[in-house]
Amino acid sequence: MGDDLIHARGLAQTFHTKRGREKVDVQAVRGVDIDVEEGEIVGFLGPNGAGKTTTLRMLTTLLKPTAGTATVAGYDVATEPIKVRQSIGYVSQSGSTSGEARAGEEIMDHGMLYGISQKQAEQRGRELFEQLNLDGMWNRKPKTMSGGQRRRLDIAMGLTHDPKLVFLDEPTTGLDPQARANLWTHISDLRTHRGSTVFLTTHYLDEADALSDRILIIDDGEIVAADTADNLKSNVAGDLLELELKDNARTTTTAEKLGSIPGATDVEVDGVDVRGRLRNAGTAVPGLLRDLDRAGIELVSIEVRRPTLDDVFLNLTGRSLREA
Ligand SMILES: Nc1ncnc2c1ncn2[C@@H]1O[C@H](COP(=O)(O)OP(=O)(O)OP(=O)(O)O)[C@@H](O)[C@H]1O
Repeated sequence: MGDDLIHARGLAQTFHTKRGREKVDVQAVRGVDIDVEEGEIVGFLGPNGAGKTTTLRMLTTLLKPTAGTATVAGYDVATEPIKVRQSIGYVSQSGSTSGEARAGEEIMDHGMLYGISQKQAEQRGRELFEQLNLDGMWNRKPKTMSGGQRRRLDIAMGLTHDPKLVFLDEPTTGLDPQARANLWTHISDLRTHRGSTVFLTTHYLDEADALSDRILIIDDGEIVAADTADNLKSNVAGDLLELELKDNARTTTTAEKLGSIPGATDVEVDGVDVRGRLRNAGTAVPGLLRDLDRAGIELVSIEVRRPTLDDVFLNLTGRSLREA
């Protein structure tokens, strides 16, 4: 697709490394296809060691693919790495601020490194400070800032040269919940105010869910799903229904009634609880409740839970992302 800002086909990375004395090949990324359109926020989700950073390093030209092709911002990562680098912003896990220089100076140096004038760099930098809620921080040293402020400074730096596309590698790792939620707002605002296209890696389910227009799930070097969070959830999992009964003598009958609803799966009895998955609990539950009432089955509680991305991951891989 001509307008894709990222277009990768069969992108792969095999590391030749040693385990003790033995030589081993680690297939960190096993031929992935990635498409990202202008203006999208795409979350690249996967457990530790799944291949997120390696993929990001290939897309940002820091690591040469061992197989496959990719264009980023219209340029080939293998043959036009300099053009790729000029068109993107990259905020690594460790950040890029030194801690000693003043924040504003770092921003201006970074802009000038990308060939923009000092005046322009300062103008863009100050604008970004305002957008990222870093007012009054221009002359501060990064080492005196909070974790959240420093991450926002890293992001400001990645955006100083006004790239078409910005890569964020685990942007909120190490931040407390409040600073994380705050950064999410800033990342969404960047898209709203600047039209930035964002490709971010994360191993937080809630982060991918809250931020991304589309989610790519990578597991063991392979992309196992690529869709909106809503589609992923409704395709794979189905709502989870949990009924708590007053009398466990009636659990079998309840389970049968639940299981006879079209599309019901994974029905199980656990003590006084009966659980199952339903494609669309909202429309099926009223009928079920009437049916149970007619049969004289009394409920203590009823809970309907929308599927989470963890359910999606579990369905795709058989493992929970929380545990993985
Ligand atoms: N330079 C290297 N040499 C050998 N193996 C490597 C190298 N870099 C990464 N790997 C291996 O490749 C696999 C993918 O690693 P990668 O860092 O891309 O995963 P990740 O999804 O980013 O994980 P995390 O969330 O922990 O950052 C892992 O098994 C890792 O050990």
